[in-house]
Amino acid sequence: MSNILLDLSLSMVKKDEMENMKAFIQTAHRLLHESLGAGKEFTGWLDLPNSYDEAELNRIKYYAEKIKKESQAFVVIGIGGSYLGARALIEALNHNFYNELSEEKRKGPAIYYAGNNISSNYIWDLIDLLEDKDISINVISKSGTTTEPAIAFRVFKEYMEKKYGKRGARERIYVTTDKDRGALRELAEMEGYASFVIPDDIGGRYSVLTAVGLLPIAVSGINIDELLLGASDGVDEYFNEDLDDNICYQYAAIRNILYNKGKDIEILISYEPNLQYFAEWWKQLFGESEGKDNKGIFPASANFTTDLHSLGQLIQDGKRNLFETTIHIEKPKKDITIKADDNNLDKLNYLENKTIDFVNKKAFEGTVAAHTSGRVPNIVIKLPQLNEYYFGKLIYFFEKACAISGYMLGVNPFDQPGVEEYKRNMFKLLGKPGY
Ligand SMILES: O=P(O)(O)OC[C@H]1O[C@](O)(CO)[C@@H](O)[C@@H]1O
Repeated sequence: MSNILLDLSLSMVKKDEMENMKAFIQTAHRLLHESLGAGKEFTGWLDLPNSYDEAELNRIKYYAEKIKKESQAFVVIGIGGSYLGARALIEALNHNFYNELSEEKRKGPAIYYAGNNISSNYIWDLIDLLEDKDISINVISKSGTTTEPAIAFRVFKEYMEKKYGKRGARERIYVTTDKDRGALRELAEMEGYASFVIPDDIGGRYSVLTAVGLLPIAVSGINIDELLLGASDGVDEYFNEDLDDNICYQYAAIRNILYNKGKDIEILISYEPNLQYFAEWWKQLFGESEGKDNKGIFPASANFTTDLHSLGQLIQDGKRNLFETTIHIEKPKKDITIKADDNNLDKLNYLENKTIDFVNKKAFEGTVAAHTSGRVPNIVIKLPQLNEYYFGKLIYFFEKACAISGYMLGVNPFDQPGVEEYKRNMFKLLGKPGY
């Protein structure tokens, strides 16, 4: 049966180096599964796909349908883990030009994002774009106090109330936040907004398979049952503590081996442009989980072949402190056959009857060969197809690999104390009371 596969043949790591990681992997496995590790109170994501509350799932589907019916545009307000996972999957699993499609062709409203920056230009332009559209909004914040989404929501709440009146706005505002704490929870109760809960034991960057991600994802027409099925199969498949039989743990182990050899930048590569935000989600997951105590691999991303024409030189020939992890999609959703041309001025007739995906795959093979000859270790994660099932499983694969990798690195993979530093300075400069 087809499955996600991990190809380590070009990772430049020897078999015995992997063997030597077995004991560390088993320790990390126990820290995670027996709740013995740092941040153990934030491991609710581990079994979530297997224990999903059916009633909650049905509520998500119900409101997703309501939003679809009532809206031409849907605005997701959130930052970091409170929007990246949703955006990653909405873009990866839909049409490349989803928002530009006609309403008949699209399976849901156009989806826009706010509260992920503090640019007045951005908010202004978004409001301008939404002027003649019927909209609904989903404000997502676990703490309920993050500045960026809080400011955006203040603007959008006023906008909605002007456009639809207080009662009408109430019907179109959806809140995803903590069960009982925070300003957003208080507001949701006070205003009577439909609301969803981010479980206490799941941090922002691990929350894509909760209502945080599932509501916006379902609104875009993606099958969330298939997504959860993939993740749920991942729970079983990536449980085995024997390194030989667990590709998720192999990925965690090899990252640590490479890091200890001075490879402190990992570039996540894809040959599909609509995986750009999947890479953004992955960057937060690994960056916020591992980058602490003066340690951690810097997670970067590139889209090939596009970036081969900008970053390719550096990867091939620059400082040898990086490795690549490619997400390789075996079968495209659609393909195009290249035809012969009578004039052949572009000299492309040698590709007659080959498909564009065939060329993309040759570009991948050629690139991996070039970069490994330039001493860049390459890890390849192969997915049979770009669909809900495999991406659900891949999400879980990375979440778990990240937790295991963080424990092997000796950090708490579930906190993010460093992020507070810029906030404190900003609050002081803004004159926030108490700072
Ligand atoms: O959901 P919240 O509480 O608004 O947080 C959003 C993001 O901000 C951070 O807390 C960092 O400040 C991330 O960890 C999180 O994903």
